[in-house]
Amino acid sequence: MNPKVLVITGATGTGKTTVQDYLVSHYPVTKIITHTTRPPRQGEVNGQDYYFEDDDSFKHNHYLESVVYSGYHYGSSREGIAAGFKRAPFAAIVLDTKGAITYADELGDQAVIIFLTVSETAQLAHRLTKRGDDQDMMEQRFASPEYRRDLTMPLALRGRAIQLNNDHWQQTQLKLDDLMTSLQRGETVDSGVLR
Ligand SMILES: Nc1ncnc2c1ncn2[C@@H]1O[C@H](COP(=O)(O)OP(=O)(O)OP(=O)(O)O)[C@@H](O)[C@H]1O
Ligand SMILES: Nc1nc2c(ncn2[C@@H]2O[C@H](COP(=O)(O)O)[C@@H](O)[C@H]2O)c(=O)[nH]1
Repeated sequence: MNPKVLVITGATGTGKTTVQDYLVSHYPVTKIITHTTRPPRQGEVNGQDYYFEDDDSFKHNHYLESVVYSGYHYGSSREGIAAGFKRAPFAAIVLDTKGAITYADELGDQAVIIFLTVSETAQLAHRLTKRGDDQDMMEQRFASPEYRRDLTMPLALRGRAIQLNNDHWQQTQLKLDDLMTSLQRGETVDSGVLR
């Protein structure tokens, strides 16, 4: 079976990292760690959550893609992806929608794109506050064009991405279990809303 990259995308606070952690802890899925110039949040660890970089060190990696999101650089390195694939049949990466489009274009069927949504956008601010995000950083993020852009599935992902509503974590887990069962059987999973 060809290794697959599970690309988890969507707006801030929709639960991308939570989904990635679940997949990594319950299935043969390796986490692809990306690089960023954003300062670490409380509790984040270099080499586990991200490779934290400064503006200069960020330039010295070989990126499949890199973006600016709310004023900071983010990028997924070819080295990180190769490391992910060495250890498991699946790798999972968390990306903004611009990065997800690049992965869909570059990897084709090897990429399984999961676009997360919540029904009430007000929930996003509640979740980030509960996560302990810095208030100024949150305001900067919610004012960014990237935040607005990632609330809706981009045209370029329609017909290519699976849409997964994450209002209720227990339901989300069940849907992820169904998805992983299909993928582990080598079945093709259709794009559209995951029910
Ligand atoms: N279904 C859910 N219901 C309630 N809270 C949730 C749910 N899923 C995730 N959360 C919580 O919401 C917060 C944000 O989740 P997470 O960090 O996974 O989001 P994210 O999409 O990766 O965000 P960002 O893009 O800002 O990094 C976390 O505190 C997480 O525990
Ligand atoms: N295109 C890419 N997007 C990435 C990468 N690493 C993370 N991200 C996305 O950035 C925003 C902000 O992340 P946060 O951790 O500061 O909340 C979020 O949408 C991530 O999915 C990457 O390498 N490339």
